[in-house]
Amino acid sequence: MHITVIGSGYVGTTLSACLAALGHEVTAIDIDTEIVETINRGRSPVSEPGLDELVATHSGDRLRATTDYGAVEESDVTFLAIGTPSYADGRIDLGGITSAAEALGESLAEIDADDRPLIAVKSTITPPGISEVRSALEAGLGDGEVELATNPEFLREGSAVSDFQQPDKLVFGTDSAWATERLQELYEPLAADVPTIETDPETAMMIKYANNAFLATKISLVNDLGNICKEFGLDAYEVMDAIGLDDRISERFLRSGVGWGGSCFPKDVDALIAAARGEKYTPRILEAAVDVNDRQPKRLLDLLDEHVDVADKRIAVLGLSFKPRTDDVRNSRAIPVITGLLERGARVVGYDPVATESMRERIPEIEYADSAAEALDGAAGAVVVTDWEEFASLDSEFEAMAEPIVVDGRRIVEPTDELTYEGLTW
Ligand SMILES: NC(=O)c1ccc[n+]([C@@H]2O[C@H](COP(=O)([O-])OP(=O)(O)OC[C@H]3O[C@@H](n4cnc5c(N)ncnc54)[C@H](O)[C@@H]3O)[C@@H](O)[C@H]2O)c1
Ligand SMILES: O=c1ccn([C@@H]2O[C@H](COP(=O)(O)OP(=O)(O)O[C@H]3O[C@H](CO)[C@@H](O)[C@H](O)[C@H]3O)[C@@H](O)[C@H]2O)c(=O)[nH]1
Repeated sequence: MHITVIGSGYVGTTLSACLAALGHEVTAIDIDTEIVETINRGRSPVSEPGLDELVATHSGDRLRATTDYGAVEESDVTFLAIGTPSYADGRIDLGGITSAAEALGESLAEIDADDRPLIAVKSTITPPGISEVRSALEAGLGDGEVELATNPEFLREGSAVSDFQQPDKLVFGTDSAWATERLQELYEPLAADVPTIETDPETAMMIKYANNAFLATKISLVNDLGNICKEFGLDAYEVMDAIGLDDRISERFLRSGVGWGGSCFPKDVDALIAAARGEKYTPRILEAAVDVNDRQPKRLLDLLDEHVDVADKRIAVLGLSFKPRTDDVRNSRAIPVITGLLERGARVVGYDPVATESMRERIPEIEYADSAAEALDGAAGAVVVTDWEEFASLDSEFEAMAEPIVVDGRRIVEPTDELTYEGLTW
């Protein structure tokens, strides 16, 4: 099939490269010329394991990139994979996706009605937001019709390619058998053993929000229980390993610590809360999940305060990305941790294997080290914010600290007799 993907960020590039790998002819569209040039040079514009290789294999062959919306002329399915951030009050900001939808509509107006592609929203948008995207599409189109489906994405950053290639489920939100059949044909090489949910566009997006809200709330519950364990002098990980054996609970997403960040959980939970409040419903458990999550970075800093007065001291922050194997720092827990340390007067030095430049753009005023050893050298304390594998094998690096005090927010460091080691929930 001929596919266009509008928006070539984490989701769009993964989608484009993986669909090309499935044998489709893919055109990736982005307004950012640097992104377009990067893809056409055979490189991924985002850091994701395996994505560079996929883009390199298919770029110039079944994958090309452009800024020109005219590329939709050839297309059987056109995806919208534009960012959907939230406003300060949590409401979803549909500005990016509606302006892309309007521009798309204008390009579709040039195509005969019978030849128009199916438009599928990959971005995460609240069910009430779907009609706004549809209206923008129709405003661009003027007269005529085009079908808008939703096809939410469940990949995780850091394992985007393998998640896309081996999904737990596929969700098709359509208003017609024609649209469902197009999506079935598109995913046919993937879908053999994958449960597929065929529903309406709004329910499909509610599945996406419920999925993220459930997982974020699960982690917040684990953090709440973990904080209680810590107060009792118990190890939350021992407790969670045991409850994870109950298959009604499952062993996954039971890691307590400094909380959930990233470009999805925070904004999606906020957007769902705001949309629910818009309907005069107050989702109390989701509000509590956000509240617990907001407190974890402060608990980490409070634990550090128990060991060292950080004012004027060099403090190392190990890990800047919101999770390992990505350079994404959006809503990383490192941000409130660094801000809290700066408020306490600390001299902060940050280190991350790949996310340093992204964090430097966001917080330029701190020092950045090229290695964990350099960050720890002379430090009066260290906090661990991201569970990068390399932090599990730090050992002699801690010896260079002025005071070997480590507060671990991710249970990744191996404690030794030489270290003053504090786990956040153990
Ligand atoms: N990141 C994830 O892990 C993930 C997973 C599932 C779903 N989602 C959802 O997918 C959507 C995209 O997320 P992302 O992380 O890929 O965002 P992103 O910010 O990484 O990428 C968005 C891209 O869209 C481009 N863009 C913006 N306006 C445009 C326009 N008018 N025309 C063409 N391109 C335009 C930007 O330049 C950018 O490259 C969001 O709704 C998000 O919630 C994200
Ligand atoms: O037991 C756990 C698991 C995760 N996290 C944290 O939770 C956040 C999110 O992690 P993860 O879900 O692995 O990554 P994301 O890329 O944010 O993926 C989530 O958000 C995506 C965007 O909507 C969805 O597609 C995915 O299904 C959903 O898992 C990170 O800060 C993790 O450190 C924990 O604190 N404890």
